[in-house]
Amino acid sequence: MSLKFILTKQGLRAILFPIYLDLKAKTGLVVGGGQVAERKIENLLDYGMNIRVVSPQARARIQEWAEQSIIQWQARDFCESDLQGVFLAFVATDNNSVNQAVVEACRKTGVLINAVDDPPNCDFYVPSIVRRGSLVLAISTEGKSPFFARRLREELENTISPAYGEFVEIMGEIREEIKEKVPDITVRKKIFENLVYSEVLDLLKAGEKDKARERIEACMSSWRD
Ligand SMILES: C[C@@]1(CC(=O)O)C2=NC(=C\c3[nH]c(c(CCC(=O)O)c3CC(=O)O)Cc3[nH]c(c(CC(=O)O)c3CCC(=O)O)/C=C3\N/C(=C\2)[C@@H](CCC(=O)O)[C@]3(C)CC(=O)O)/[C@H]1CCC(=O)O
Ligand SMILES: NC(=O)c1ccc[n+]([C@@H]2O[C@H](COP(=O)([O-])OP(=O)(O)OC[C@H]3O[C@@H](n4cnc5c(N)ncnc54)[C@H](O)[C@@H]3O)[C@@H](O)[C@H]2O)c1
Repeated sequence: MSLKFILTKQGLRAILFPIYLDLKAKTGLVVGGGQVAERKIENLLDYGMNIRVVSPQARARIQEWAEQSIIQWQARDFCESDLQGVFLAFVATDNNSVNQAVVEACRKTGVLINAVDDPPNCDFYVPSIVRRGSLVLAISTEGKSPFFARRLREELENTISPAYGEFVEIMGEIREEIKEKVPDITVRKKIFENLVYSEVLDLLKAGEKDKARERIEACMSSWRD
C-alpha cells in the first residue's frame, strides 16, 4: 500500500482523497451564521440534506431559509449535544476557541468536520464545482488557492457547455437499455466506447440533436443486427 503525504508548515498532511457523497436525508450541522456559513449552506441546499444551523446571530438569508423551513436554525451557542445524529459538520464562527471546541467535539464523536478558515482542522475540504446535470467536475487545490479553484471553475464553465450534461444524460438512458439487453460485457464495453468516442457529443455541442439521435441509433443498431 502506498501512502502519500505533503509537507506543509503544519507538518505532514495526507494528500486528499476525492469522493462524491450522497447527502440525501443526512443531517448537516453548520455552526455559525455569518457570510462564510451562508456560502456553505447555499452550496449544500441542492443535495436534500437536513441542515441545522446553530448560531446566536444569523444573516438575513439564513433567517429566511429557516422561516421557509428549508433549514433549521437555533439561535444560541453551540453545545456538544448538537452533534447527535450529525453526518457532516461545518464550523464558521468568528471565535477561535468556539471553532476549536467544535473541532474537538467532532473528533471525539467521529463526525467529519470542515473548519472553514483552519485547514489543519478540516477532515474534508469543499471543492469548487462545475455541474451540468449528472456531470460534476470538482476542483481542489488542496487548500493552496481557493481563488484559483474559483478561476478554474469559471474557465471550465465556458468550456463545458450544457451539451456535455445532455450527453451524459443520454449515455445514462442507453446504459440501462444496453445492460438489460446485451449480456456480454465485452460487447457492452465496445458499444459504450464507440458512443463516447463518436461525434455524438460534437453534434450536441452544435445543437444538432436530431442528428445526434440518428448517430446513436446507428451505433445501437450495430449490435442489434
Ligand atoms: C472552493 C470553495 C468552496 C466553498 O467554500 O464554497 C472554497 N473556498 C472558496 C472561495 C474562497 N475562500 C476564500 C476566498 C478568498 C480568497 C483566498 O483566500 O484565496 C475565496 C475566493 C472567493 O471568495 O471566491 C478564503 C479562504 N478559504 C480557505 C481559507 C483558509 C486558509 O487558506 O487558511 C481562506 C482564508 C484565507 C485567508 O485568511 O486569507 C480555505 C478553504 N476554502 C476552500 C474552499 C477549501 C479549499 C479548496 C481548495 O482545495 O482549493 C478550504 C481549505 C476549506 C473549506 O472551506 O472547505 C470556494 C470557491 C467556490 C467557487 O467560487 O467556485
Ligand atoms: N468572510 C470571508 O470571506 C472570510 C474569509 C476567510 C476567513 N474568514 C474567517 O471565517 C470565520 C467566519 O467568517 P464570517 O465572515 O462568516 O464571520 P461573521 O462574523 O460574519 O459570522 C460569525 C458567526 O459566528 C456566530 N457565532 C459566534 N459565536 C458562536 C457560538 N459560540 N456558537 C455558534 N455560533 C457562534 C455569530 O453569531 C456569527 O453568526 C471568521 O473567523 C473569519 O475571520 C472569513
